[in-house]
Amino acid sequence: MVNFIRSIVLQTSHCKFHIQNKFCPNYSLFVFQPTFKRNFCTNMVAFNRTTLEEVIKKRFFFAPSFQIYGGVAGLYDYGPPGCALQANILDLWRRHFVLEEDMLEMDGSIMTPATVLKTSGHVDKFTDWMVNDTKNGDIFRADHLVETVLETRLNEDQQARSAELEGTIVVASKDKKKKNKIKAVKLDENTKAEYENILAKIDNFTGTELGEIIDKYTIKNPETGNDLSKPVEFNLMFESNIGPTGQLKGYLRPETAQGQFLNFKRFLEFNNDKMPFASASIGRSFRNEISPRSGLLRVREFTMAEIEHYVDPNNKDHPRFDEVKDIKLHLLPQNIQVEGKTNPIEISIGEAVEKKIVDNQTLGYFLARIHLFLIKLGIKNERLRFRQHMPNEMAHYACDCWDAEIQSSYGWIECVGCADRSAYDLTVHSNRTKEKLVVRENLSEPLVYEKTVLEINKKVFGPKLRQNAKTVEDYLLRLDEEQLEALKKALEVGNGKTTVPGTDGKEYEVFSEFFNIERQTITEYVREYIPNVIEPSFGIGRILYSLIEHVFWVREDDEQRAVLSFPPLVSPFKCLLVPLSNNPAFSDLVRDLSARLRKLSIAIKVDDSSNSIGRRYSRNDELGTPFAITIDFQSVNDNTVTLRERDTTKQIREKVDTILQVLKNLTEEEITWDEVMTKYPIFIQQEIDS
Ligand SMILES: Nc1ncnc2c1ncn2[C@@H]1O[C@H](COP(=O)(O)OP(=O)(O)OP(=O)(O)O)[C@@H](O)[C@H]1O
Repeated sequence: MVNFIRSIVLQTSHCKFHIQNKFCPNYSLFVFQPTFKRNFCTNMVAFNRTTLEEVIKKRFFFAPSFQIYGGVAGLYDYGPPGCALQANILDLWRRHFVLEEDMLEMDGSIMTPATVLKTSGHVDKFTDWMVNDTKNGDIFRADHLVETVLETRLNEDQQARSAELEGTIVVASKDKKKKNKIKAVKLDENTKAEYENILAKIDNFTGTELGEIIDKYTIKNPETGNDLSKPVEFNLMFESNIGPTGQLKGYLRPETAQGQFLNFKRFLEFNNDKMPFASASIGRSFRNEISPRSGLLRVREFTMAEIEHYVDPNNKDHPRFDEVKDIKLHLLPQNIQVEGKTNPIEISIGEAVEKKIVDNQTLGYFLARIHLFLIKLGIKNERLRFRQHMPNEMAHYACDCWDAEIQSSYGWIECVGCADRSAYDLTVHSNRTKEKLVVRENLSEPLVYEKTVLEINKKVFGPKLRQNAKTVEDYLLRLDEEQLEALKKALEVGNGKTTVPGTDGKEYEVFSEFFNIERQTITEYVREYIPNVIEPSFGIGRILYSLIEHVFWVREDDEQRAVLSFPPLVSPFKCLLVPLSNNPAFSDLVRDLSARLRKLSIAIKVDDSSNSIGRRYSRNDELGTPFAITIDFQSVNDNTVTLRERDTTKQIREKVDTILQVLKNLTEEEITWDEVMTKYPIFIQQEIDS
């Protein structure tokens, strides 16, 4: 077998928005040998996104929504192969996670009352920084704009350097509107290093910092050259009203997670109070992105698949960690990023957890399981890495967070986030609603300890504070031990009198006879705790698009035919059924075979058009259909058919019963085509292509 090598120019980190073939210093020439079950003699032409986009459009994988009305940025419709592909990805996801791990699945409401998202922090903090052109009002997401402008300058610097020219030279692109030539300026070493440093940390800046960068490096609207406003925060949630009165404010959910947290009590009960366990949900989420772009990678409505794994904060070991500990992952931990490097280390997850690169076993377990899932889909291992969030990138409550990033022609893109969210979500919802979202564990040995406790003297407290009693009591009941000690001290200093705020924010006078604050010995027979949550969160559209790029290639032959080499499990259609021509002699066999294939749950496509066989095969190669059954005149006589494999274009010829059995095994990935080829003689070496 002649192995093929596909040379491809790919972007590394932070080159997300470059036009294909535009030179970029961060691009690296990436030569790799696809490991995906392809073992055939053919060559590929270099990747070209425009060719892929044509296939996506022509075969209607997905397309802009409402296009004949002009379309709306960030909204997409999926066509037949796109829908089938998404359904297969989700089916695999459910089998890989939900069924394999006995997760408790739910389907929650999309419309969410504002109070829920206020409590979760989304109303105040689910924002991006936005700047606008001070003259024409053009809007940009501030971090994306800084990124694009600095990368462009680095590109031009690289061009100037490679041309070995100093000072100003005229080499770069043309400003099409003004027909002016732009000067590519070689940057001084300090500025170059500063740009690279900013780009390495682009996800981590505050609005003020982005504003300072924009001022310091004189960043303007690239189209007009106009000044930009200071960055302002923009909330990404779509706001709505629930009901006809308009009084109940709501939002389209930006994630499925909150619905899962609110059902925690029910899940725990359903699970017979056993810990640890996970809930899971698949559904649409909505984010009003400032500038949607890069096709499916940044949209305003998308399918998420999220898992919330609830774990004891004192023991984050995972019972099945041993099963995954030897799996090697490409990790990009914080310390490597701090050095401005983008090359990941390859390390087993067992070692990564042992060395505390990854915080705990449960988080490590999920990183490994995410890796296995993505590889099973057809994502290339050499284009998959896990990047740890920098401390200022992580939510304040999270103790560790890793993104599964997949490399495509848009750069390294986060496709799955995996965070240890500690007890944050359950705590805030519990505080807000007074519903206890806790686990109770019977202790084999009672727990005895000293604690400062507050006991309210109801006989005095209520009558003295009257209508204010509730707000003061609510405040007092929230105090922790340290705050109770401070209150006790304040009463002592004030000779038995002090003031405290109520939950309404007003100050109230309280006296020592209202309550007792004292150290007590507590004996507990039940341990009560709020579980921590490890959350793997999958963006299905991003995974779907990245997968399409990873399996896309073009045969290096005269016709330069495109192929999508989806693994059989996820391919939209599994088998093409193609009669040699539309001769009526084939009709019965086509009908009979279609029925038998459907009965075997093999998704088929019948193509009895008058196009040549070669054309019909290549149409299905573009759809990623891995196999084709061809019916010819011999079939009518001896009940044999040929089975063609998409990537090798090789065929075998056997009796229908044998072919159906082989096909069933192939589509369920129980055998490989290589194995089939060793078992059955190859029928036709060359593609019939006339
Ligand atoms: N606008 C979007 N379009 C498509 N998928 C998205 C979008 N925003 C998030 N996702 C997907 O949802 C997953 C989980 O969402 P999460 O909140 O962690 O993303 P995020 O950190 O906000 O993403 P980004 O930083 O790229 O905006 C992401 O890993 C991604 O796959």
